[in-house]
Amino acid sequence: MTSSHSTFRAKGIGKKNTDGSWLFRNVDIEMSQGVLTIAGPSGVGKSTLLKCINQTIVMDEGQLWLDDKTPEQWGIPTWRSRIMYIPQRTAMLEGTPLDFLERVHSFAVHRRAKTTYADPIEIALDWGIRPELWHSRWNTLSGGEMQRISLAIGCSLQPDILLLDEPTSALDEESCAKVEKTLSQVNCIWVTHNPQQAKRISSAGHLNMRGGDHDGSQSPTPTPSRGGEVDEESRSTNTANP
Ligand SMILES: Nc1ncnc2c1ncn2[C@@H]1O[C@H](COP(=O)(O)OP(=O)(O)OP(=O)(O)O)[C@@H](O)[C@H]1O
Repeated sequence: MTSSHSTFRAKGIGKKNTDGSWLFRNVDIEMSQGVLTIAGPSGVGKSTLLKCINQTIVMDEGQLWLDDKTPEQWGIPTWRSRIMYIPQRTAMLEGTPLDFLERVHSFAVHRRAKTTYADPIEIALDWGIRPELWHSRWNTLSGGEMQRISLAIGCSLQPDILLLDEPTSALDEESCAKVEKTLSQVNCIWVTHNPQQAKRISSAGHLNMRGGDHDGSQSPTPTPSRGGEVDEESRSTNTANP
């Protein structure tokens, strides 16, 4: 797998709740290489932020760039193929993972963007996914199998940045370690609820979301305290509290 080094920037990203209050606001991110981790309480807007970055949800404030070009300048389908979102839970799909892969490869934007991809079956094999599982129907796969297959497809398409929403939440410790090892070579923004995982994988900074009017910008790699929480020093540099 190769990693490209395009620069992604987000400036002043904000999203409102339906009542007009701010879910989060003033989120700044800059990264070109490595793993940027995002943490924060449940419901603070981590998944929504990833969807805003991927342009599947319209944000209320802020601007995004990849190599100094906005999503509109890239064109939204190209943007989404370069900054690719892998959801927390795969929607129940028809058919098998191989059927899905065939469909993804047939999208014009993917055909144009890259002529060769990595082999997702090989990537997933390293994570304990037997090749025959690619022929199984999605609805017969376990949560952990679905999670690894979706991740392997995302990795194989070699986007500039992968947006990962708790990508190891359904995995046992051993599978999680294998996935972390592979993904440490990929440029990604990774939402995690696990402070120890954030500490292990964060190589391009950390964003601790608090929600509300002022959310903040990334800080250097988080330092979990003995209790496993992100420590106060790291917390205070991550965010400006409302
Ligand atoms: N398109 C949208 N517009 C406005 N608010 C939304 C939208 N989609 C989801 N929300 C709301 O945003 C809030 C945060 O949800 P989100 O899933 O982003 O949180 P999260 O921090 O990822 O939570 P968790 O850690 O539990 O996965 C929820 O109250 C949800 O209803």
